[in-house]
Amino acid sequence: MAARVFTSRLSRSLTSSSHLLSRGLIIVDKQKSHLGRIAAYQYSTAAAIEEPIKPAVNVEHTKLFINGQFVDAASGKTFPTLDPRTGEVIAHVAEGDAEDINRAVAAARKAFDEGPWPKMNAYERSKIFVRLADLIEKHNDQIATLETWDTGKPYEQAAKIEVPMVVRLLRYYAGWADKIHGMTIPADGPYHVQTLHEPIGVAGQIIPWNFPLLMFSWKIGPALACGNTVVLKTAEQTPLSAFYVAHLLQEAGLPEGVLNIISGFGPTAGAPLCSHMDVDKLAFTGSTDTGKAILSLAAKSNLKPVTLELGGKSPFIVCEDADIDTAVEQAHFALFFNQGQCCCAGSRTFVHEKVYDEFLEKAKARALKRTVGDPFKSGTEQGPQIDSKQFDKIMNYIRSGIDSGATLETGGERLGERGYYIKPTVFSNVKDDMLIAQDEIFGPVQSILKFKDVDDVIRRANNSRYGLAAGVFTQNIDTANTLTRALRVGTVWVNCFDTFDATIPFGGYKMSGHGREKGEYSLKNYLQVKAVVTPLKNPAWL
Ligand SMILES: NC(=O)c1ccc[n+]([C@@H]2O[C@H](COP(=O)([O-])OP(=O)(O)OC[C@H]3O[C@@H](n4cnc5c(N)ncnc54)[C@H](O)[C@@H]3O)[C@@H](O)[C@H]2O)c1
Repeated sequence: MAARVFTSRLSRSLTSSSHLLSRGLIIVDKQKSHLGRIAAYQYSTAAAIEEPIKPAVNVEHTKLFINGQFVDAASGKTFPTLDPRTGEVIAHVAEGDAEDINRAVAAARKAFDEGPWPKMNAYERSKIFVRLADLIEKHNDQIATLETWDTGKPYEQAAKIEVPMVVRLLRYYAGWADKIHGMTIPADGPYHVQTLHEPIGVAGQIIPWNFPLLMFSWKIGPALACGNTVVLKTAEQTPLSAFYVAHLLQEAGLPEGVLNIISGFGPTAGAPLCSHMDVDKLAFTGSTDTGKAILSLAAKSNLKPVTLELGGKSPFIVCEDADIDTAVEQAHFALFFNQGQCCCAGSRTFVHEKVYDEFLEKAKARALKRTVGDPFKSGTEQGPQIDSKQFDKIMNYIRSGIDSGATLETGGERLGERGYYIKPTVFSNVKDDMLIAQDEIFGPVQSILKFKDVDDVIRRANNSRYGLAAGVFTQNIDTANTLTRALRVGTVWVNCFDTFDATIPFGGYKMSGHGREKGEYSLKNYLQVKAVVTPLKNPAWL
């Protein structure tokens, strides 16, 4: 249900929104590049972003949240969080480091070992989750405003889709809290054998900046429902929404120390959390390189188990019998949603040779219609990229695409003069060995590749170090069945994309990660299984 709502709301917003062309904010002129590779209409460089809209919220929570209190960093240091629309400072937040991690882990340890959380009735825990979900729902607009301000994502997306998904997810895990239990096992011999499903202990969680509060809920939901306590580190780019939610935790009745939130940087706050001997489990979402570093820190310290949700280069496969208009719209959504900053972005658009030309024309036209601008403005589909580092990385990949001989159909440049806006970019004639077809660009850059038949596309789609997700567009059930089983990825969306729901497991094959988040599968990440064996005296049965 929620999944359908997610997709249909987004598709509606994508298809119904007014766009820059119709509002006369851009001038379109037909030009050929001097390299002869820019083959289409382009946004004019005269396009400009208007004065930023002032967000209707005050930033009130900027301190670390440890043991139920907002506190300064032990060092007293702060760092700025920036508005991606302008690069200007929104607020200065506490910069946590190893000492703050120690304080937070000690609080979480105490709340686990001595405190009420794992000892509390599961039903009581679930009621706290429900209250927290209700409070987040009540504060939906303030949270969405902070999220948009900090990330640059469209406000309508944050307010109508992401924060409601956070609420749905917490309610989903509230439902799980009192349904976690072990088994009775008929072993050989006169024994009563049972398993206890126990919380692991203190969970360290590290989240990225692309979906700050949604990733927060994916992490804390299963950990807390299973009775663990948590120290969570937010991404340095986006600390604000989690701190806002921290001030709701007490009102929801969460005991102190159960959830601690630290803002700070990877090497100085994230790494000490990963190495901490009193942290029993880690969960991370972010880049594959950082995932490797985290796994190694876990191995070098206390061998804590690690769940990893990493990068992707997801194939989006359009077969010759696909409904082309739907496929074009969904392929556009699959790549450009959230400024292209999605781990599962459909970033390799494979199109059957018989429908390639039609698809390409329509994909280009759709990209040209995309509304790019202030994320607080109603109807905006695309805001700025998160920061200058990501902006530069994406522009380098665009240059690499051009240099390696792909055809730049549209976009390829910055939009406006400040902030981190990039014109929706489409490349055709992309070959498998080009960097833009291999690396995670994490930006609004669609790469379109041509394929011959199903065997060809299976081989090429699987020829990636990643294996997070795939989209398959066909009207033939046999083709769909062949592809869904052959693709080595954690999620296959058939004739849809980015259909998320609290109940659907999500995670990667290969270098896209370990373990699954959401759904029943996510609970396994946060439970130990203990076997208890007791001899039976004169049992009536075994
Ligand atoms: N899979 C995803 O959802 C996702 C999300 C964000 C970024 N990315 C990818 O990562 C690329 C780089 O973005 P990034 O630099 O923000 O990602 P990153 O992996 O460096 O950062 C993600 C999180 O890890 C933390 N971190 C960084 N180094 C750490 C360390 N040594 N120990 C512990 N924690 C550490 C960061 O502080 C942040 O909270 C992007 O271009 C994109 O390709 C993927």
